[in-house]
Parts: sequence; structure tokens; C-alpha cells
Amino acid sequence: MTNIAKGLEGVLFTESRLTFINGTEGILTHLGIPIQEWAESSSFEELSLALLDGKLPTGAELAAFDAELRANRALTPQLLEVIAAMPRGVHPMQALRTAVSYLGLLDPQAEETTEEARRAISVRMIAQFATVIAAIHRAQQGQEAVAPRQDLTHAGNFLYMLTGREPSPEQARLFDIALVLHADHGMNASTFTAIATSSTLSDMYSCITSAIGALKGPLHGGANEAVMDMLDEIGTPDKAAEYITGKLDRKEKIMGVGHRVYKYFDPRSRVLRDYAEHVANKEGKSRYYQILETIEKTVVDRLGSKGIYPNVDFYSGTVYSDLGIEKEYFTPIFALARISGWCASVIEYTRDNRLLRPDAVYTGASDQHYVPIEQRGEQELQRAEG
Ligand SMILES: CC(=O)SCCNC(=O)CCNC(=O)[C@H](O)C(C)(C)COP(=O)(O)OP(=O)(O)OC[C@H]1O[C@@H](n2cnc3c(N)ncnc32)[C@H](O)[C@@H]1OP(=O)(O)O
Ligand SMILES: O=C([O-])CC(=O)C(=O)O
Repeated sequence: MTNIAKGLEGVLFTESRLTFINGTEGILTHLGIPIQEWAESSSFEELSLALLDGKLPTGAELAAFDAELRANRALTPQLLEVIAAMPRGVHPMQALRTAVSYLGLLDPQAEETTEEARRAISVRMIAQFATVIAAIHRAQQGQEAVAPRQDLTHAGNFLYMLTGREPSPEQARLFDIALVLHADHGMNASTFTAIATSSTLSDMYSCITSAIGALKGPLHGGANEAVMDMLDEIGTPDKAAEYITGKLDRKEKIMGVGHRVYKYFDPRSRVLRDYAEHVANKEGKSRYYQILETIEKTVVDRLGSKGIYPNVDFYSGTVYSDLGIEKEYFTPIFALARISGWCASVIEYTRDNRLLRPDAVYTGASDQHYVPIEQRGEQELQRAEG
């Protein structure tokens, strides 16, 4: 019997020097360096550059990259008008997909596919995703976009543009850590989608627009918002265990748990939990955090033996929510971070490109003939009678 790798599970289609995952032990490294060290000691800017270049940057390289990001933050008035004219009430991921596609229309280099051009476009996209998402947020609230500031970090400036208020250094750092944790993750569905598009030698904006579409789904990046929906539905911590048990009894999925690769705790979920706990202890345990604690215990007790544990989307929402961010923006924030991994992966794959084109086992009809349309009803009648 032909072996089908459903969901392409375990299929190796390329080599990569960027990210390593050991799913049974819950290990994640970028360039061989554990994710915990990136979170503790690095920044989103540094990890983005490290992914693009495949090496830890020198101080001078990082300063130059950071300056380039800051210089590229502003959007053209034309794009701001497009964002302001978007229908109210659309999901920000819909708006982001359209805005990034439009960004490509405005970039004179958009259609260039040399490595040099792909890298230059990547730097601009990394810088501008923050401004685009913040402008979408403001426009959807009927407010003017807040112009980026050059004196803030990528994370700090995003929070500033989102809310119009300068975040505290602690808030900016917490958000920076969340970006670091989400920046790359091997051949996840959205990165794979970006690579599939680039494998046809299509342009960067097409790759990233397709990746945004893939990230949006609730089985992938959209799960962080779905977790928050679940917490809102549960309401209070005392109802959490019964709610989860009921769902599992009915064989329904719990959002924010389970993973194709991790069969143990996703290490990013541990870092996010520690920060969520830190905030909870400082400011009094939030209702959300208490519900998540109970869900985690209930899920791990019941499904831990099946390899189902919290993933990165489980605790990220409480961290964002503590920063005052609405749940519809959780997945766009995922994209704000993952843009670096998408770009770096596309550039890496393109160096040794081969068209991605898997196959399916054909299970349809055979030996059929074309039936003129006027005879089709008759034939079906005869088939039903005969
Ligand atoms: C950033 C990210 O993308 S992280 C993932 C974010 N997604 C989510 O949190 C959504 C919830 N999780 C899921 O749907 C899945 O775990 C996925 C999509 C992430 C991974 O799915 P797959 O590797 O295809 O596993 P699959 O869905 O086939 O599940 C395997 C088994 O585990 C069970 N399972 C997997 N995830 C869950 C879950 N979240 N809740 C309950 N049961 C689950 C399935 O019911 C299935 O059980 P069965 O063998 O008895 O039929
Ligand atoms: O790797 C995956 O399949 C999903 C994931 O955790 C991510 O993209 O961060």
C-alpha cells in the first residue's frame, strides 16, 4: 500500500542552518543557541539579523542593522490612506494581508528576486510590519496613525505607535522577549507556505502575503486569539477544569495545546509562563492566568501521556493582554515577529532552490467519458433507476 505522509508529518524537504527543534525533550535553538538564552540576553533586532545572516552579528553590524530598521519605519502616505480606507470591523489579519500586498505595489524593488534584493526588501518589511499593524489598529478605532519614533527600540516603538503612549522600559522589554520567542520556528506551516511560494521564484511580497494567510488559521498562529476566546468563554477559574474535561470528553480540541513537533512542553511556553507568572505575582494573579494554570494542569494530567502539552500560543495572550493589547492583535503580533523567520527562510531556501511540488494518490474515477450537458440529468436518472 502506498504510504501517504498525511500533513507532510516527518517529511524532510530541505536543509536549514537556522533553527533546531527536539520535540521530545522540548529543546529549541537558533544557530545552536538555546531559545532561553536568546530571550534572556538578546533582542528582536539582533535575532532578526542573526537569522538573516546565519551568524551572531558584531556590535557594529547590529548597530548598522538597527539604524537601517529605524530609518525604514515610516510608511508612505499612500499606504496610510489605503489602511485608513479599509472597512471597519475587518480582522486585523485580513487587513495585514492586504496592506503587505499593497506595500509590494509601492516598492520599486518588489519584483527583484536576487538575494541582495530579497534581503533589502526583508529589512524594510521587518521595519514596516510594526508600523503597518499599529496603523491598522489606529484606523480600525477611527484614529490617525501615530508616526514612528526613531529613539525607541523596535518593540518599544511598536507599543508606542499602537497606543500613542510610550511604554515603560519593563513593558518594552517584555514585549521584545515575546517577539524573540516567536521570530522563527523551523518548517512551520506559514514558513513552509512562504518557501513554497518562493520556490516558484516568485517575489518576496507574494511569499510573505501567502505566509500571513497561513499564519492566520486557528491551528497555527490564530490559536493565540482562540485561547483568549476560550478564557472568555470559561469566565472564572472555578469553571476551568469542568469546561476542559467536558471538551475532552466530547473529543473537542483545546486551543493552545498540542503541537506537530513538540511532544513535551514547548520551551517558549515555559518562558512565557514565567513572565505571565511574574506579572501575575506583581500585580495580583489575573483571572486569565489562574484559568490557564488550571487548564494546563487538567490537559497535562489527561493528555500528557499522549504528548499533548501547552504550545507557544497558550500563555502569549495573557502577556499581551497584561500589556493592554486586544485579542484581535495577538496573531498580527505573531506575524510582526515571524516576519524575520519567514524572510530568512526564504532567502536560505532560494540559495539552493527547487520547485516544491508534492503529489497525491489519485482516488477518483477512471475510464469515464465526457457527457454532453443536456444528457447528464437523464444519465443520472437512468443510473438511479438501474
Ligand atoms: C504556533 C503554532 O502553530 S503552535 C500550534 C497552535 N495550534 C493550536 O494550539 C490548536 C490546537 N492544537 C491542534 O489542533 C494540534 O495539536 C496541532 C494542529 C497543533 C497539531 O496537530 P497534529 O500534529 O496534526 O495532530 P492531530 O491533530 O492529528 O492530533 C493527534 C491526536 O492528538 C489529539 N490532539 C491534538 N491536539 C489536541 C488539542 N489541542 N486538544 C485535544 N486533543 C488534541 C487529537 O485529537 C488526536 O487524537 P487521536 O489520535 O485520538 O485522534
Ligand atoms: O512549528 C510549528 O508547527 C508551529 C509553531 O510552533 C510555530 O510556528 O511557532
